Amino acid sequence: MTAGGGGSGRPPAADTVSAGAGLSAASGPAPASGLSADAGPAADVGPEEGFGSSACERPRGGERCPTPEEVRAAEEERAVEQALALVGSRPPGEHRPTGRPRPEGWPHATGRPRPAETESSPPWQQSHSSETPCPESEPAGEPAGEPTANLNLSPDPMADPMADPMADPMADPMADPMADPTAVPRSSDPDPDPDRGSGVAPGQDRHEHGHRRRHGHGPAASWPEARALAARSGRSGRSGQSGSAARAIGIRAGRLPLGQALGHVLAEPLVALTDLPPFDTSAMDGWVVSGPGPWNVRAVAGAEARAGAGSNRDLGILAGRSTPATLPDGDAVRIATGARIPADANAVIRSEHARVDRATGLLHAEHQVLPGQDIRPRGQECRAGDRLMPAGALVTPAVLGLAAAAGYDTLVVVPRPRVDVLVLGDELLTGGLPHDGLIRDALGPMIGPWLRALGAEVSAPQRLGDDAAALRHAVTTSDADLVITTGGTAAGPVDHVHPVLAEIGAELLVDGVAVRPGHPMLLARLKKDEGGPYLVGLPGNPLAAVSGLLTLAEPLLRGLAGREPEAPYRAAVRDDVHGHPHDTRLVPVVHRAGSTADGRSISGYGSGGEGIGGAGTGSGAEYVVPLRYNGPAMLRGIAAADGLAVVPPGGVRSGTEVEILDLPWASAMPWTEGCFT
Ligand SMILES: Nc1nc2c(c(=O)[nH]1)N[C@H]1C(S)=C(S)[C@@H](COP(=O)(O)OP(=O)(O)OC[C@H]3O[C@@H](n4cnc5c(N)ncnc54)[C@H](O)[C@@H]3O)O[C@H]1N2
Ligand code: MOO
Repeated sequence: MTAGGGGSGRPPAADTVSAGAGLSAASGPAPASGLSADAGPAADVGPEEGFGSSACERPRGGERCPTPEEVRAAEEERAVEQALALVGSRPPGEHRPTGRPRPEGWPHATGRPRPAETESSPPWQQSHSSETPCPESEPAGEPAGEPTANLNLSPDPMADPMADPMADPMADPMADPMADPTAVPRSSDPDPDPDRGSGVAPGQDRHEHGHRRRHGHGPAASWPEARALAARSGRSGRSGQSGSAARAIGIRAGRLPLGQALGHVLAEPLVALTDLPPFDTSAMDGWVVSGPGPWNVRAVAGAEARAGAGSNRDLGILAGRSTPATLPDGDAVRIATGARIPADANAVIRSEHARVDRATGLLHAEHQVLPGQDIRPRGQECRAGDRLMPAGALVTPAVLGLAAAAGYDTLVVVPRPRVDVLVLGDELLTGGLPHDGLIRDALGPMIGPWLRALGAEVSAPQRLGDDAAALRHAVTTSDADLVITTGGTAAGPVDHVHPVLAEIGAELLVDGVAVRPGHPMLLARLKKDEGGPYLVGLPGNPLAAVSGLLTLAEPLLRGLAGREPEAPYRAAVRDDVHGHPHDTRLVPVVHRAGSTADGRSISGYGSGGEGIGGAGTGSGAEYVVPLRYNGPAMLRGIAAADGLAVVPPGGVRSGTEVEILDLPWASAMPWTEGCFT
């Protein structure tokens, strides 16, 4: 990069010119508005206020105290309501956005769903009376995971272990029959393996049990291994080495005008092309003075003319206009915010801090004048040649602004990875109500936008039914960087993904992951020994597909796009969470601030995290609430969630910190309209 502005030869600029200038620039309504945002109308819904154990010490006539189960159920409903409000179902004033600490670094999704701009009405307004009853209408104790779980009829082997402890307040949340060493695997368990049921204590790491044979395919990778492998594949795809791998993404880095660069990733560091500010600048409207006062007021040549014909107003030095070369000692000139400071000037006096004596024509300061006050010196923010952002940073609106300020017209960026989505399944309808064994395709409308939120360029979903030839044709003719399939990953009679991959000689990099839901997910390289393209096979069950997206597609896309991995962050879970005996579980959660329902405080963040107001202090600490409706075929929990908790094999006790996966809405949704479509 060349430095357009050139160095000034001056010593490096001070961070602040004067206490007054620094303070006044930084002060303003921020603290007050920050406080009021936090103490919004929903501030009274925290457990300590509305549902704490002390909330019912003096019950009103006839009223009884809520049972602990009712307290917990009510609080969860509030958590869900707040989550719904965050995704746009409630007026903004009805919830308290609970910002949470983020790991250092940037770019970074905030994990806070924002009101999504969507043309269709939100799902909770489209519900049909035949749906599962709303939580509000459920009798206490009704199952909340897979609705059939308590009937013992569910053919879904994970129905019981996946059920959230909050589903049944009477149940011992940790009483997982599969964790009992003596338990006999149920006949419906598709994965009866000898090492199952070895009695894993909550929180005990069981990833080592991930390498097991699943039905029909190879050993499942552990969840962390699978993610790491997907990330590595993405990075190697980006820097593809040979032959047609030249199409790999890193090699296609190109230059885009600023107006088209949003959402791409910087292929080169952003290096300042100029000093910022590029010249000494007035930070205030007022007077620029030279030497000690009082000062002779000078008019700027030509300034009266600019004020309009016949005007005798002196506008002084204006932003973007010419500036007198020097200001003689003892003189003062009017100056506007952003105008260039003449050489030899000492300070700017705000207009409200000075007065002109009409009799003498002299300018008097009403406060002490400090040298350099209210002057932003050249290079205060950066010098030409300074590295402002690293390669690999996401181009956000703020980065666009910074790039423009620093002199850029174009940016060299890594293009977004291109993704084709193939939706498999003869049973899928694209409109209307389910009938005759047919169901609505929930993944076609969801996967594309989700991938766009992850920074991909996505084509319209192709619905292929259960047709092996169509699948083979679509996969072999795709020119995308990544093909995503949904459904057909298991070993049923019409599950064609594995057979087609074998036929075309693809290389299976991940064949099953020890994670629930989603364990049949897979990652393949379509051309062996080359840097891509890749295929991620998502299981057909909708939450299992989300699990595959976040486990395999997200790290792969991040690598392909040249973005750095996100620093993992952890939060404490409010409740005990069931674990699978061998596999990691991903559980939809919402973030909450405050203490637990029974008034205990739980630690907010562990290493690397800073709880708001102090972790573990009760009020102000933040934790996550596991949501119900988290069965593999359900989207109801994830739709209200703002993250997914990574629950290690064996489960965790209340207050344990677990890794949280962000949902990508917060960073990506605002751009979706203009940039990702
Ligand atoms: N014998 C075994 N059977 C199954 C196992 C197993 O281990 N052994 N694993 C189960 C798990 S877990 C999952 S997940 C599924 C994965 O199956 P597929 O990826 O082959 O998906 P499909 O069979 O095509 O569909 C599964 C389920 O999801 C529904 N589905 C599919 N696509 C969509 C869509 N676009 N929108 C909404 N719903 C969709 C489909 O109708 C099925 O109900 O395999 C289990 N079986
Ligand atoms: O239950 Mo399956 O784990 O992938 O959805």
